[in-house]
Formats: sequence, structure tokens, C-alpha cells
Amino acid sequence: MSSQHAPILKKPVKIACIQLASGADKAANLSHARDKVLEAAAQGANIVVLPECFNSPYGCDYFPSYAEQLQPLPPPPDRSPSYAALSAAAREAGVYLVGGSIPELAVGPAAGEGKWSEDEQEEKKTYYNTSLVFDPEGKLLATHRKVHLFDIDIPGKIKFKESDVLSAGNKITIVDLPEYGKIAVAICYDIRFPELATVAARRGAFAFICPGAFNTTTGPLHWRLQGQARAMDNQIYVALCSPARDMSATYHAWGHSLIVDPMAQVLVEAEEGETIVSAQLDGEKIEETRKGIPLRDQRRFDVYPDVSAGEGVKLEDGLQK
Ligand SMILES: O=C(O)CCC(=O)C(=O)O
Repeated sequence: MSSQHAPILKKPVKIACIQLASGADKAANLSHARDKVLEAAAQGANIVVLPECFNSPYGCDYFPSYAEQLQPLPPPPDRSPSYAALSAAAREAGVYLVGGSIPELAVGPAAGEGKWSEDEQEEKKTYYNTSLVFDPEGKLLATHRKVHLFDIDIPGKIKFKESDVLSAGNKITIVDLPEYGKIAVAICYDIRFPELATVAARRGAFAFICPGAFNTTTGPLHWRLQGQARAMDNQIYVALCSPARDMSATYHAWGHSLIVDPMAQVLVEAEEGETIVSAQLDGEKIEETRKGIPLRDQRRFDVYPDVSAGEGVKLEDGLQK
């Protein structure tokens, strides 16, 4: 067996997606998320996923007022209560925690644009949609800033323009969970760009994990399909974690958190209310799928380029300090 075909998931792992009901009260959202993470852990989950923007309502109007400054890392609890809550929940529950996403505020040099005077720093505010990943000791393993901003306009249905407020991240995020192997983390609209999952899978990820908040227009058509497509193309597991739907909110999340196996079978799928869905992931299933349909040995990089290769791929290499 060549190293390319070595097992990519070292042992079976149970993953849980928490389809969280959040409201306008950030402290209440954080405390509720903690309870649900503990509940998922009590059900045997080793990796727990929260939804996109789990500490706030979702929408451009909310990003600045809910944003927290993460850098320099680690932030003290008064600067980032969400970081503190996620780290504590991961530790308390003893799980790897993909902390959905939160609006992040980067100020001055932390925004990555060089060095400014204090006055100038005040003016240089950059917002990101950022996911934080913690280990079972509560240590931050990685951050992912949403790479593809959700800017769409479907006349009469939905118009959304994250780029009015947010800046885009510029790294593909692959996180090593030492006991299990590598996962890829992306956020919502990122899933529509198949390169991210393909790069991650070809670089050894066993799962593509995507906190997301599709809506009642695109959700019914594309949410499950995107999950199955990324799983099928790459012969890996995919987990999509949505907020619960709240018809009193300005944005109506689709819900339907789901977990897909490497054959693109949906193992479990929620409806729209608050719930936890979970599934056992098994490296044997990945290997069996790849043996049966041996895409990995049949690619024609003499005919088209390998998107996962070369200097052009920008990976999260540690943390954005
Ligand atoms: O791609 C879609 O249809 C929805 C994406 C989205 O809601 C998001 O990126 O937050």
C-alpha cells in the first residue's frame, strides 16, 4: 500500500452537528451552545459542530455589533466571550469543537494591512466570518475565515451581500486532530466552490465540515446536493451544520443539518427545528469507496491540472496571529 493510500481516518469517530436555536442575546446563545455541546458529548460525540453565526442572528446588520476581536491570540474573555465559551465548552465536554462561526473584528495591523499609528488603527476595522476550532483540552487548533463571501441576488427571492460589511479570508483550512486525522473546515457559501474540499481531500482530510446557514430559497435546491456532491467528488465524509429556523428572524435559515458518507449517502438529516444529528465516521468506508470506484488512481493530471498541488494553494498554516 503506498503512503497515498494509507488510512486517512485512524479510528472511528462520532461527529455531531448541533442545529442550534439562537436569538439576539449573545450571552444566552453562548450558554445554550455550551449546554448543547455537553449534550452531544453525553451522546458519545467526539467531534461537535456548531452552526454559522451561532452567537448572533445572521445578517449584515448584525456583524459589527456582535463582532469580537480575537487577535492577538488568545483573547481575554472580555475581548472575546465567544472564544472563552467555546474553549471552556470543548474542555468541559472533552471534544473537538468546530465552533460554527462568529463575526470577527480585526483592528489595525491585526487586519493584516501593515502597521499604523494608534489613531489610524482606530479607523482600520475589518470584519470576518470566522470559525474557531478547539481540541478537547480547550486549546485553539485553527481558525478559518470564510473565503467566499455570500453575495447573491435572485430577483424576487433573496438578495444578500456579505461583502458590504465583511472581508474575505484567504486560506484553505485543514486541521489535524491527532487521534483521528485531518478535517477541512469551511463556512457556508464556501461549499459552492469545490476546490476547497478537493484540495483538502487530496491532502488527506477524511471529512469536510461546514457550518452554514443556507436559506429557504437556495436550501431546498442546493444544500443537500452540495453536501452530497462534495462527498461524492472527493470520497470523504461531509457534515453541514445549520442554525435552527426562526421565522421571527430577518433571515430564515434552511436547517436540515446533515452528514453524508463517502458514497454520497445521507446518513442523517435534521428537519428545521433545534436538534442534534450525529453519525459514526469510519475510515474503512472511505477505503471501501475508493477501492470500488478508484478515482484517485484514474485522474488525468496530464490532461488537466491538480488543483491541490503547487505553490498556488494557500493553506492555513497555524494561526493568523
Ligand atoms: O449559498 C447559499 O445558497 C447560501 C450561502 C449562505 O447563506 C452563506 O454563505 O451564509
